[in-house]
Amino acid sequence: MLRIAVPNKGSLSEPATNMLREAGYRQRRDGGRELVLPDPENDVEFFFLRPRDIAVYVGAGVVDAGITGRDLLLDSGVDALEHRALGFAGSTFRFAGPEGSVGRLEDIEGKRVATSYEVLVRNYLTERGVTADVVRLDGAIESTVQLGVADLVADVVETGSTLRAAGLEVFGDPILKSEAVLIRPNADPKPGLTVLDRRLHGVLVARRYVLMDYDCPVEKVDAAVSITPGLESPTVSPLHRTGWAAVRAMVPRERTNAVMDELYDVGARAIIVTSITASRL
Ligand SMILES: Nc1ncnc2c1ncn2[C@@H]1O[C@H](COP(=O)(O)OP(=O)(O)OP(=O)(O)O)[C@@H](O)[C@H]1O
Ligand SMILES: O=P(O)(O)OC[C@H]1O[C@H](OP(=O)(O)OP(=O)(O)O)[C@H](O)[C@@H]1O
Ligand SMILES: [Mg+2]
Repeated sequence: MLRIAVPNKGSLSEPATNMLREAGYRQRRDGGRELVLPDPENDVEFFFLRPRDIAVYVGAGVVDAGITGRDLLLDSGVDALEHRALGFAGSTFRFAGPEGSVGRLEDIEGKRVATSYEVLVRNYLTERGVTADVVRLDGAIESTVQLGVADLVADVVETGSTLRAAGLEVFGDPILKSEAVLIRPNADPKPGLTVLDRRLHGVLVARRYVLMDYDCPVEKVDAAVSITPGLESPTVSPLHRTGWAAVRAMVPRERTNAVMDELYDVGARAIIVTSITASRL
């Protein structure tokens, strides 16, 4: 039985649950309060835990896998491994200060930096030889400058609207690019992890690709196939009409319309796009 830790609240919780459900696992219903959820059919057991604690449980080896944020994993300082990036809850982790007054990394020297990610910020500054006074708080970090408990902040930025509302702007390079990740203990993976990982990868592929079908004059197939090389190689089958072929290939979802334009230009017709519900590569 594979033991899997899942975030029980916050930005990671709902998308993690949705992804596991898409991967065919039993999950809590909306608003469900279960702390532990057995899924005997799939030989797994889910533990709903605080997002920040998940790396700690995984690092200690008391669960065999977990879903958390890359930023939370690194901030935990725990010896757990990122096994696969999961493509949701994307954010950057950045320094920000009062609009107009911010500059370079060196300007942080001697300043008070508020953050919920103390380890991450300390390590980053230490590696760059900058000494600062790190003020650790649980949340609402953007308010700390106005309230006078810090000069700068280091926080999660998604749209940037929270920073703007607080009169702050980012500066310097991003400290980190984060997203949800599947993590595992730093030891030989449990056998069941392969199935979990393959299923999650299947969901990622189904989300990232569409299936494209089109008809194409035989002499244009090479040109068309170079536009839609697929993952391994596209399927090309003869059409009843002589001189024409049918082609089927996976295409990155975000390129759907650009690819259809290019195909049409080389002579492809009857171009049809279908969503992928599930996949196993
Ligand atoms: N807009 C966002 N705000 C906060 N965290 C985000 C956001 N977008 C993505 N994340 C990611 O979600 C994780 C933080 O989850 P966590 O549940 O601790 O915080 P939260 O979403 O702010 O929840 P809370 O309501 O407890 O403050 C991090 O990995 C972070 O990078
Ligand atoms: O760039 P944005 O799209 O504005 O999102 C980023 C903000 O969202 C999160 O705060 P949250 O609402 O979780 O409150 P918290 O700081 O109390 O955790 C995060 O800590 C930032 O403050
Ligand atoms: Mg928050």
